[in-house]
Amino acid sequence: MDLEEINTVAVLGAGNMGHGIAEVASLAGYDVNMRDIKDEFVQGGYDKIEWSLGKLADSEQISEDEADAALDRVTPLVDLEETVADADVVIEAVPEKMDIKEDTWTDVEEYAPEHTVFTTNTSSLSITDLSEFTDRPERFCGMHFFNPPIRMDLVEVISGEHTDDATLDIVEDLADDFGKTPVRVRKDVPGFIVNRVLVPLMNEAAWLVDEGVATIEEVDATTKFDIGLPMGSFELSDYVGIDVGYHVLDYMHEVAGERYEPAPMMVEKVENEEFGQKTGQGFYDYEDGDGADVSMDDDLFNETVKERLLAALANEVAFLVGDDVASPEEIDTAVKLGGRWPKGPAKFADEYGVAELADALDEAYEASGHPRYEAFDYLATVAEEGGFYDQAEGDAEGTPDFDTLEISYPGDMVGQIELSRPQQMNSISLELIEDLDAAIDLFEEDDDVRAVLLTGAGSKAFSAGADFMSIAGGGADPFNAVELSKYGQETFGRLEQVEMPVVAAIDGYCLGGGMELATCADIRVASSRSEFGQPEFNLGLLPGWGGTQRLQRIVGMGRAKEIIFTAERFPAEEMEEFGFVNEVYDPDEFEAAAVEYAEKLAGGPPLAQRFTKRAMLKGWDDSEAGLEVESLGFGHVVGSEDVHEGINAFFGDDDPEFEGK
Ligand SMILES: C/C=C/C(=O)SCCNC(=O)CCNC(=O)[C@H](O)C(C)(C)COP(=O)(O)OP(=O)(O)OC[C@H]1O[C@@H](n2cnc3c(N)ncnc32)[C@H](O)[C@@H]1OP(=O)(O)O
Repeated sequence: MDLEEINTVAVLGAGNMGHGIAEVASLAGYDVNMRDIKDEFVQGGYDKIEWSLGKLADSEQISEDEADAALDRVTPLVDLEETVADADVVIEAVPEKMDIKEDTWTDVEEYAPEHTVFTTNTSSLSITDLSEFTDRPERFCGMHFFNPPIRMDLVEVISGEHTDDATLDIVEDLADDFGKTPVRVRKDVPGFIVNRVLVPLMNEAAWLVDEGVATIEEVDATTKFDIGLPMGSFELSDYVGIDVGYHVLDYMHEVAGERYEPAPMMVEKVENEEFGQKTGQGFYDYEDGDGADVSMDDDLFNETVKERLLAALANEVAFLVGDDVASPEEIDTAVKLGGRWPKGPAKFADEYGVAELADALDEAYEASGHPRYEAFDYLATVAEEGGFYDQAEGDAEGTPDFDTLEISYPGDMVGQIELSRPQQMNSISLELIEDLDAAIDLFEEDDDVRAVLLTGAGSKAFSAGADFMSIAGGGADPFNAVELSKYGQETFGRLEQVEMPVVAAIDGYCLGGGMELATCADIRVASSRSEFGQPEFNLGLLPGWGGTQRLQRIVGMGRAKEIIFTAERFPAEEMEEFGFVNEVYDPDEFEAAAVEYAEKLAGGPPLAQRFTKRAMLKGWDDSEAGLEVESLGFGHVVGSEDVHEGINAFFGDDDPEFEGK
């Protein structure tokens, strides 16, 4: 079957996952039959889809017409036969109980057409076992979405023992067409990829407390502010639901052995029905206490905790890679998208040192004898090779791989830097500034790049400013903060100094440090749905990446103070009136228009551009000096081939082709 042959998708279950998957499929243009066992259930799911589409339209992510059309494509049903009778693909998202799934699949098999591909959205049951409830196990695979499907980009596409490659290919194509990132899980291992990594992490955290190595407070401060994960380990458990993590762990324990024995404190929480946020009590108290208020105090950071947690991650990654379930890149992509991590577990392990982590694991095994510390065989190989990644890697063209940026060449002589942390609204971490520094070097050294286009990944944000984790990291140490501020000021300032034009193309939020970055571009274009602001005062901070100086030079002191002191958000049109934005485009034409703008500047005269940038920058501080650079520049270019070309083209009524000579 080809993607073009898929028209109707049946989604079984209209609960949290089911209605979310149905919404994603209908937004991608598919007819969706959404089914639940009772009218009220399916209607509840339908109402939630309507509400969510309305929110997307309100925030201009889709138009009202698109929202109406997507809702029209969803048919709520109770009758199973009617639901699957014309389905090309079935996505089953019924409760995670083997007997319910068995009954569902037995019925689906009876009513679905011969050609239909079957998928299940399970997080903890065996794909192979489920596939055997049907007569077509070779055309059955896992399609694991993350909650909420509309916001989470990852879909794990899981092979059962009987699944054929054509089925995995078509389901990946479908996930891709849904606008998601599919990651193939080549074997039906418990936990697949994301849970296989996250659940042992949460379990190890609990063991560390049970065994008296550290307190919950220490473990979470270390996880969140020393390692740099988005949540503390216990905070994560409470957020996911301790029962949910336990359920996956219990299955791993049953299938994969004693190394996955749940920690006693986890068992106790489940027995007491203290499941976390949803019950008001978990590892933290959400009813009478402050909830998960993780401290940034670096006195709480504990090196043993850090090492053991990273060692647990490295060991699971080694298992997945060694058993050919997925590659380090695939694992990192999955966990970054599914866990909203800033980088993947293989990268974290490499940065710490896999050999050190392997040693730490061996020592812990020797000391405690607990099977969870037993290293998988492949970990030793990785340690010997120096890590999961080849340290000198880059892509085929030799372009370095950045974790936080994407480099591309979208138009003639245009080099694009895309801030690429869409899960975190492209917020700016220390690592992103380092990558930006290196990306600017790359383009400066590349004679084929004559204009830089700066964008943010996804359609929500150019950048929501400084990454809160970077501000909070290191226990919010003042000396580190001064360094971070200076490094940002200097690196963003390099965009003013590079000798070619820089266009910032802003689609979505452009806030705080994101706006300070855009301020350093020569030209700013924006989509009409973009919003700008310096919200630092709301946080008790001040703009620390040049905002107190550079903004006023563009919009004037009065407007700059208005933007900074009110900390409000300003729409693109207003920022155009302020003189901050040069052009505002409709979102549909924005991307092409931004590339076209950059291409136009890339075709300009490089020598004249270089001296003009230099003179204008110099003149900001000192106009006499600026005028001096201007006249020297004028003298420099006047005899150049570019001027010759420009004048000839003028008389020949032609377009000049400048070469920077
Ligand atoms: C020297 C420089 C200093 C500064 O720049 S200070 C920072 C100034 N910036 C801000 O104060 C903006 C903070 N962000 C926001 O106000 C909101 O976000 C937005 C208005 C941009 C978007 O709101 P919504 O559409 O409701 O999305 P969401 O759920 O708030 O965010 C989606 C995910 O993005 C993460 N995120 C947003 N901003 C940041 C940030 N600045 N640093 C790190 N993460 C950020 C969130 O936490 C969340 O993540 P999850 O989905 O995992 O919960």
